Amino acid sequence: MVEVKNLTKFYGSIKAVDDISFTVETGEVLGFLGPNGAGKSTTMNMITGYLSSTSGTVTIDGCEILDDPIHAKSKIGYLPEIPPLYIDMTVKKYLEFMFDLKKVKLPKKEHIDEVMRLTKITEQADRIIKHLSKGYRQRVGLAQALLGNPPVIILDEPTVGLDPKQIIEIRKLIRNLGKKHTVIFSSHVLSEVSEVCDRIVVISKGKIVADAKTDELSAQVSGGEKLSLVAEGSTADITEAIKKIPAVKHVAKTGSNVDGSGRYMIEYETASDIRRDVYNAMVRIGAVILDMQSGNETLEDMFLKLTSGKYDSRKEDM
Ligand SMILES: Nc1ncnc2c1ncn2[C@@H]1O[C@H](COP(=O)(O)OP(=O)(O)OP(=O)(O)O)[C@@H](O)[C@H]1O
Repeated sequence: MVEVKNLTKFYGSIKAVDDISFTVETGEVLGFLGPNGAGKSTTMNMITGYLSSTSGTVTIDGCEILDDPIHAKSKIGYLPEIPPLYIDMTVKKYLEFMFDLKKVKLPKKEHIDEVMRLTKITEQADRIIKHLSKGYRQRVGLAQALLGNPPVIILDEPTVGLDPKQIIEIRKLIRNLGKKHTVIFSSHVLSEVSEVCDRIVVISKGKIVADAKTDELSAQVSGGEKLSLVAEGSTADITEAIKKIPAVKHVAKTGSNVDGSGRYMIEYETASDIRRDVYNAMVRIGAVILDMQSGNETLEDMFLKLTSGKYDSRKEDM
């Protein structure tokens, strides 16, 4: 449905987006995650045709955005980071104005009523936009994006600046949108992307550093399971013995305790359980296990790892 291919953008000599590619399937809710300045807004603006790319292409439903902008844009509803509102208009007048501007070919009154109902702003219809709270303004921006029932909805950081209650409501709304639309939604908040989206693309310094289904991202980034071990004995003997266990991919001593025991982090293949092997190996060499805990990295750990610039999961795949 949305295909981004080798997209690059330079602002003068600054490379804001660096050769990124990904596709979004029909009905998918894709989270575009990255820290401030990663290139999210620049990418969103190129996908929606508001900004031309330096190179690369964006295709919406088979239609290239720069070749046939009118047709391609008619398939997109866009809520930019700063919603394009005319704040002296009432909500209804603004939506009527946008309806005409977008040349929507649906019954005007019914459609605007439906969009206001969906975004829960019916009761604000006759209020002037500048008198609304930020949360309600965001909903009006969202209502504007939904005019014409576009199959693709693109939302650039729609929850920034909202209070926790408003954030929960906007997230709920986005999840509902995913039932009928393909949604691309950018954020720098990992927890909200993992809560709302089917798939996450992580961008850092203009490059994609991960692209995976939300529940598979953990395995893709860590590349396996982790076991932490505290044991008493010779470091060389312990690491040697652990390395011999077939499912073990990596073992490292991470520190020493005051009682003389050592802390080790063991990385091993997903879907194996090495605890018994570790126990037997330690018994064989006469080392004593004081503590053993399995634990994967949290999504927060991964996000930091991915965006620190030291890791590129896609490079490792190649
Ligand atoms: N018009 C511009 N001219 C020059 N540099 C720009 C321009 N717009 C963005 N940049 C730079 O491009 C890079 C990416 O910016 P972009 O706004 O796309 O990131 P972002 O991920 O959306 O960040 P944020 O979450 O802070 O909005 C940044 O280094 C930014 O300073």
